[in-house]
Amino acid sequence: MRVDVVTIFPEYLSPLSLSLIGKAQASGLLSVDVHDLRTWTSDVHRTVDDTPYGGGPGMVMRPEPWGLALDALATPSSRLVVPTPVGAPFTQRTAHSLADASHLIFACGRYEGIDQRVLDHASSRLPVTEVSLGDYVLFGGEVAVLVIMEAVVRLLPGVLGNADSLAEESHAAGLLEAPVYTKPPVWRDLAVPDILRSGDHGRIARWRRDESLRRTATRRPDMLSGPEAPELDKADRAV
Ligand SMILES: OB(O)c1ccc2cc[nH]c2c1
Repeated sequence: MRVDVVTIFPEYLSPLSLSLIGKAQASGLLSVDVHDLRTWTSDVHRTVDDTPYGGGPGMVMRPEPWGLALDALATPSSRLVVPTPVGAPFTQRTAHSLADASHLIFACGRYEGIDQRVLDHASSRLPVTEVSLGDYVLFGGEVAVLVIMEAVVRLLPGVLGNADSLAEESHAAGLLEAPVYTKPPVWRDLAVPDILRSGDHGRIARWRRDESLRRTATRRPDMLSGPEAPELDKADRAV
């Protein structure tokens, strides 16, 4: 997978070279290039923003630099991803969709946002996905790109040492995962559930499924009724 990130704060994206994402780059599974939007300005002040038409507070990102940046980076197989408070919720399903792409371009907005014509024009040339991380507002898109990149890159084949963990984790099957435990068997008078030390893998799997259903019903009942709701069998419905 090839990734290009366009931002006015390239240093914000330096964590992409750390840990698993850094290893994915080193192993050739991923290439990441971060670009300063000001590369595509031509005035002496390298201006990327201007006052909003219609008045109002703050500044808006000018379309010209963005247009030239996307002209330079987009290919027929590119997908443009734009973190924004007005985007669709970013979910595990979104992460899987983006993980199937061969080339992602991330546009990091700042100020009051990017001139709408940039997104409109881009939509005539490539798929544009506007995503929101949640019902809150950041200073810009850079931190959101770090989150999205972690969620996407860990899904790429070969990145996680044990791909089995992807199947059991929260949101993988539309449920929150069951609680996890390790040694010691008793810690501060708190014991690991006996079932997990029984060696009976069938009953352990049932216990984990039950705990997962209980946890989801308690903390995220919306997940049991929404579009991503999991298929429940007779044993599930007895929980
Ligand atoms: O909350 B966000 O994901 C986000 C994304 C982009 C911009 C641009 C200005 N504020 C922003 C907030």
